[in-house]
Amino acid sequence: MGSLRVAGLAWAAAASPEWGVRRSRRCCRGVPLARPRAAAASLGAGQLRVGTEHGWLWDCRSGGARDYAREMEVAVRIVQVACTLCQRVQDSLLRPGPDAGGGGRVHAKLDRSPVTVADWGVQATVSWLLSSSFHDENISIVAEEDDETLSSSDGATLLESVVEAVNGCLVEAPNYGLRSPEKDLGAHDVIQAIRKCSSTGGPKGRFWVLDPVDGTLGFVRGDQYAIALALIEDGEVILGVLGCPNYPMKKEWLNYHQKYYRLMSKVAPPPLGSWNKGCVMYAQKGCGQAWMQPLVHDFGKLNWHHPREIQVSSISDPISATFCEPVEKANSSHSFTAGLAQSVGLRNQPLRVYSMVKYAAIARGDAEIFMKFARAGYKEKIWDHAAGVVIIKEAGGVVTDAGGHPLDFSRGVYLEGLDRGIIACSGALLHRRILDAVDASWNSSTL
Ligand SMILES: Nc1ncnc2c1ncn2[C@@H]1O[C@H](COP(=O)(O)OS(=O)(=O)O)[C@@H](OP(=O)(O)O)[C@H]1O
Ligand SMILES: [Mg+2]
Ligand SMILES: [Mg+2]
Ligand SMILES: [Mg+2]
Repeated sequence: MGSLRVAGLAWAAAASPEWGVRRSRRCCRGVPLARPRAAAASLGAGQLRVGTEHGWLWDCRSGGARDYAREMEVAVRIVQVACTLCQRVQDSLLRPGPDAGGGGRVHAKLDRSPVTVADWGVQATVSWLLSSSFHDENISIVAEEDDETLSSSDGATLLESVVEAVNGCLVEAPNYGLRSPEKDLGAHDVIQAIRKCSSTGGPKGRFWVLDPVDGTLGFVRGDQYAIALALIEDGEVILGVLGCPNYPMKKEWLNYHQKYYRLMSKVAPPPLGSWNKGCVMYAQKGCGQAWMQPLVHDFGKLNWHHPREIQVSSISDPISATFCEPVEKANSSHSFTAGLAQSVGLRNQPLRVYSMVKYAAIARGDAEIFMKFARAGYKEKIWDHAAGVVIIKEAGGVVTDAGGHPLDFSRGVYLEGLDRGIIACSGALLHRRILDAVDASWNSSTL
């Protein structure tokens, strides 16, 4: 918990541009409609159960950009639903009690990384909702989790907890304009939904990419995590949606979040929905805009929560710039990035934040640089980056590997051919300086 609090406080103290100020860097092309319109018009009759009263529609009007309105709508709604599942499981993890059950425990995978009911629960929920929303049993999904532990002989209790979390979440899907199952899913249905996410990606065709809980370590520590859903077509990330349940619309509100968790054992939790402590960001390739909406617990109320356009920071002077990086040294070399920071002239303390919330932070201008340099031999997975990359790019930023090449999502589950590390910046100038600094110091590094 220590590092998260330090990271969060440092974060909250950093300067941020005022919300609502639209910078004139680019003209306005994609438009989230401020007022609802008939959902059925673009979603196709029968695709969603509810119509206008839940109608909030994505509409990227960029010339030449294909219309992915239906996919975007469904993806945003699904991520909103998935966020509620995570919030409940996180609360039960942090408030272990007699009613916490199997949901209140953290499990270890073979590589000793943590996994919880939320990771499996979100994967099953998203898988089921994607199939049902698109009427496609064979929808192609690449995702992080598998069903091995749940299907094992001693996984029955855990599976029960996952099934309960999934049903508790799916029953609320109609609040988000999505279908819920006619009757509760059984253990077999949940296993099938998880198993369905075993596509392996590749250069051709369309598939969804899901990290059900990114930053599971942050999740179990009551800190930042993200639900990341992206759509890839012929190797290109087309849509990205990032649910960030503990990342408030305004970064100043992070302080409140921390206070709540500090006092958690003493105070009753706020009822779900009463507290806008999270947000969902989304973007479509080629639209030239990215958007953020609050986490909601009834999509019908979204028409009074207008989505906000997000943009990267306009800071290009390293003296004022802030970089973020993974919390865990095991995931990215802190000493290497410290050396880079010094040589580029970055003076602010790094913001160490769990999960793809780092991408979210760059996209909305809370920080300027994100760097990740994993140890030699570690292969980055597409679900850890796809959604974040398209959101940063459409918000005006730059994301490449350390050789300046775009990340390649066309070669299966891994970002094959990644040169050294990942660098995301708010602008080309800072990006160039970091790339040059990497080149200058790489040979003497121990990575
Ligand atoms: N050894 C190693 N090196 C680099 N990256 C690794 C490594 N092991 C795991 N992972 C992946 O990192 C994901 C979490 O990244 P974060 O940026 O959140 O890291 S940190 O927890 O803040 O340190 C994490 O995603 P989740 O498993 O979804 O949490 C992993 O996919
Ligand atoms: Mg991840
Ligand atoms: Mg994950
Ligand atoms: Mg994991």
